Amino acid sequence: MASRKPLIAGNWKMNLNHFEAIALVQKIAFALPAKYFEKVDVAVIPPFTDIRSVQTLVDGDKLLLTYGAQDISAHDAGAYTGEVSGPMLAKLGCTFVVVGHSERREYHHEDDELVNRKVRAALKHGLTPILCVGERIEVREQGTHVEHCAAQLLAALKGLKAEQVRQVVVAYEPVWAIGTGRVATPADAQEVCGALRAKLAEKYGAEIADAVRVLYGGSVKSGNIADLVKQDDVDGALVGGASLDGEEFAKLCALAAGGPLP
Ligand SMILES: O=C[C@H](O)COP(=O)(O)O
Repeated sequence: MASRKPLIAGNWKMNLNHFEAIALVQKIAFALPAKYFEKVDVAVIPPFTDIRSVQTLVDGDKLLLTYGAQDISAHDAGAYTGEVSGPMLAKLGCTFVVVGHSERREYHHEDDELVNRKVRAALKHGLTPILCVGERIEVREQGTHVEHCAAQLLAALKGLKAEQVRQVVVAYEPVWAIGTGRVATPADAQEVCGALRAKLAEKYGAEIADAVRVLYGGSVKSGNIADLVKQDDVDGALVGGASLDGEEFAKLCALAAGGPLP
């Protein structure tokens, strides 16, 4: 098995203005000494309006954490009011962009075809997509969650070459676990993350599947991260609520790095 470095990405969702963003990034950076970054990659994913401030801070203070955006336009430029393009995000120094988050699928009606176009837009501009897949509670109750997530994964990657797939980060986020405090068990997370990796192996080859990081997301906290990352196919987490508290997030990152706590 490839040694995949865990990634902890904090998705702030629609929270924190740019002043608050600076304060939170400083808090995280202060709490996490350089040695932790050897064992875990840490990213913050603030709202668009905060990214320039985060960029200035990260570049100015040579911080080891990276950052990204919560969405990307499928288009490069033009009359698309309200959209933010890949070239703009690349110019802001973003490493990551979240694509296909269930909140975008649900509240903005993003379908698999649009998610696929956004994944391509991200890769075209050198951004790493954090591609989210996950089932709603009804699907889990029917017992078809693995097939559902695998279908979302393949649809989002449609038309990509294996070498492009290597650059994607996949995040399994069961919708019923997001912001609910109802975390999937480590075994639940492993079941789907493992199945997604197997699907990648079937379609793009074992070597690519082995290299791709598969994260879990949904009510991840410092209290449950250690057991989640112990699973063979869980390579970190996409964290919502717990990423808004600097101390808690730093603790969570340290635990994903194998501890000890800062
Ligand atoms: O992107 C993050 C996920 O939606 C998880 O959010 P949560 O940690 O608040 O449940």
